[in-house]
Amino acid sequence: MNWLENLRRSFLDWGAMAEVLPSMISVGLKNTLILAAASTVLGVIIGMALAVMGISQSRWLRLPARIYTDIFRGLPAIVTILIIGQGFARIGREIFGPSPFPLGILALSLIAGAYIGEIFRSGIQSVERGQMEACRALSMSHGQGMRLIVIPQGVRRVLPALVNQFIGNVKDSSLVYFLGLLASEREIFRVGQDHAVVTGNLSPLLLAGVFYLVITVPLTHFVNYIDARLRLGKQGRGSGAASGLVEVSELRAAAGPHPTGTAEESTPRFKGGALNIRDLTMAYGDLDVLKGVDLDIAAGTVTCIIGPSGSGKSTLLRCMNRLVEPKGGDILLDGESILAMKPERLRRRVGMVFQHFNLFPDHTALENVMLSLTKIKKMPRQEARRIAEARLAEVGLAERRDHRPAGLSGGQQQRVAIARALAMDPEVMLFDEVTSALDPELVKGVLDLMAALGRQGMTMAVVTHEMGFARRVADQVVFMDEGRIVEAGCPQQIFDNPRSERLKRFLAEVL
Ligand SMILES: Nc1ncnc2c1ncn2[C@@H]1O[C@H](COP(=O)(O)OP(=O)(O)OP(=O)(O)O)[C@@H](O)[C@H]1O
Repeated sequence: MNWLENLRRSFLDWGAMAEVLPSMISVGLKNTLILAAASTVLGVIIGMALAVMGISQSRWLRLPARIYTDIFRGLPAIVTILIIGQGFARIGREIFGPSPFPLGILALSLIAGAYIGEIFRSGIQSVERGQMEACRALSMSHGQGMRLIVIPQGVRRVLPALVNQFIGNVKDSSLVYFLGLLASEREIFRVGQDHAVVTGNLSPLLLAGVFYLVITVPLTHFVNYIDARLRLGKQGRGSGAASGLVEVSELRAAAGPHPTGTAEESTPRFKGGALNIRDLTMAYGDLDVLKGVDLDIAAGTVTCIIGPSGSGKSTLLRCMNRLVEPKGGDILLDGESILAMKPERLRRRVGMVFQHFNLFPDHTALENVMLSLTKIKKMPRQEARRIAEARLAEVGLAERRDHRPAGLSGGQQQRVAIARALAMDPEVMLFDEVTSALDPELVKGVLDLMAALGRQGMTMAVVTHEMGFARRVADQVVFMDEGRIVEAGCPQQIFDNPRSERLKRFLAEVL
């Protein structure tokens, strides 16, 4: 067992460790943390600039970002450290004095920037397109949507990867000693190595290893905890999402504009606007999707748009709030062309609810509803909160206002999305297959809520596959096929006396 004894003497010499411990803490640990923290902060700044350049529309911004990233990610860290530390030594001395410490930080930052830029870019690009659509539908500009929702969400998603980068910097800081650090500037590894050389014993290096682990391991776990907390909010995973059937009975019990059809509910509450669509055309590139659509939607009425997949229903709806721009024709809102309006102003008057809810996942239900009131309408927080609470109460979610979307069922999320759109006080509401992604038992709650809005005088355009809803609630049903309106009329006419062959065939398939 001689070799075991040898190992113990080389690596587990407690005396040698005790001797190095004070300078390991006061010099090594301090300098390693300064090197790693400073280069991570600078790297984050460089990385954010690279990410914004990398997703820019302009080639002239994307190209330099790409070249930078390829170079600093491709070179071994030690090569960059030597090139910067020694190549710029003279300029470094003039600016920073004799110490190579600042150039070491600069070199580590340049390397970290390349990685962090890629981390941010993929984080931002991983945010679903629907998030930006929801921002625009809530009348935010592209810049506001990026600043308020997309970039923070992207950054939050990559938080664990950023911490990995910090850990990488902690480890890479051990290379800076190549530049010839002064004794007071030595980092953990160099302190350990110095003592190992003096004592002829590797125990100080083992202690250095332990120090690295003490920094990196708890940090990883702490960040995973923070990440889960940010993602799910205080309630934790799924705590608000009860069984669908529980939710159905809750909805029944909840007081609010549910399908009670009371006298109060039937009195018009909204000032619905009228839409007149004239010879509307729209194309995605070469693909003509709308081929001359004419449609009148009277104020305070519900129009259901039905038709086979790909017939252009969603596109027609998206033209009404200019999430997509028509190619030709016009849409009038209360007699005024929407094409002449600023899109952000139009979207204050025309709200939209999407198939996949598109709630902002890092915000509670209440914050989702409040956001555009405070940021777009510039309301004081108190007033915005009062309105948001009232809208949430109306959709039966007063109790769930502090839950994040991940803690709500699909039906609840969709009702928050409706409350969020209603909070802007729109004159028209657009619903794009809003129940298609819901579990069957949750569909009715959302449809009943929409029916109640219709009874209260909201002008609504509803793309739906729910034929029962269209028959029961619509004032007008529009059947589209291949980019055209084939037939329009009251529900009885469309469902009981279809005239065109195409509508007959469609109804035979879906009813
Ligand atoms: N962003 C897009 N880029 C290119 N083509 C698109 C885009 N969005 C839709 N399309 C195409 O436009 C046509 C109409 O799509 P649209 O979503 O309006 O139809 P839809 O009637 O709503 O169908 P669905 O019920 O399947 O959503 C389809 O052929 C679709 O593939």
